[in-house]
Amino acid sequence: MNILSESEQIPIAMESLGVLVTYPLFPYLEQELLRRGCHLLRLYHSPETNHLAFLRANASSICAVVCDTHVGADAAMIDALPGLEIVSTFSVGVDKVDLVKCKERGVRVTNTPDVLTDDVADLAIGLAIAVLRKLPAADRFVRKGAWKTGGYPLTTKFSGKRVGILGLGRIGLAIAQRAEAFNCPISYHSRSRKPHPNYKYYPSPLDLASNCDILVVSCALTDETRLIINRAVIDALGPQGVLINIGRGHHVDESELVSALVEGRLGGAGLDVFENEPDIPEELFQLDNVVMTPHVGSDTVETSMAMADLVIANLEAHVIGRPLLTPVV
Ligand SMILES: O=CC(=O)O
Repeated sequence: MNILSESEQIPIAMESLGVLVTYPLFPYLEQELLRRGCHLLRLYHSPETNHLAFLRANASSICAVVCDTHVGADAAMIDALPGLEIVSTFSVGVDKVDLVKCKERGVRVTNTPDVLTDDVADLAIGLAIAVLRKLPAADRFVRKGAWKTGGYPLTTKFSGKRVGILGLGRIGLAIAQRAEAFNCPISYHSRSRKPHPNYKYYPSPLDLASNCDILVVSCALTDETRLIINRAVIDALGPQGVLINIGRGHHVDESELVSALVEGRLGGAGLDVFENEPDIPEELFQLDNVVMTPHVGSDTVETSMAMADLVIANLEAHVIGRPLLTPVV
């Protein structure tokens, strides 16, 4: 759905709105904000050590923050902006926004759920198949001409594998529905039991990992879910098990993950997210049973446009005093 195309009218209220942009924007989003006359203040033009000085110098003109998964809105930023009314993140995850501080200050927060669900779920399934069928390694095999000297070793079947989903929210459910089409029995662990009788609920991540072949992390990053994938969970998944992470790097104890993969205590991993992006533990580069993507779960043109439309629609709703479309706070 293109929310903006429903109305070609540009609300006067957006004119001269001071918007702090924390990280270079998807060009369409930048164009649309400028087309509405927003005054963009680009934090990334000032060196990180000067961020607070930049914020203080521009505080009087900043009413809104548009941020993303790279640079969010932390307590220091919010404190430095007394005129801040709304933070609109170009992401579904809100772990980089200090929600407690926003609530305290009465600052509204919006994110971009739903529009990216399909892409993230597609990537989770893609990673699982890529790991089990060793697609990147097979591609390298063909490109380097190795096929001429012999066939590629057998790989592992995806269809029918037991898929465990950590976090059966919108994205987790979309992953479950896709995996069902591959005849995979589905189980899950979530904060609460969900009304899906075909999916088996386990009361802990450890129980879930002990009873699946592929464990997919698709929960939000919160204090409760940070490091939810620890050594015990990894060992429960075991040498035939595969971990897929399309959540956040901080869900996983990364050094435990790396040693389990290097030592063969875990069968494989498909990782879109990492602890210190874009720095990746180099040990992973040598492993053909690991497939990595650079945090691109929702990065398609179509979905980025829909996310941009949602960011703008939320800002517009705020300035004209209408209900926010996707409020978090
Ligand atoms: O990681 C991506 C998002 O939170 O949208």
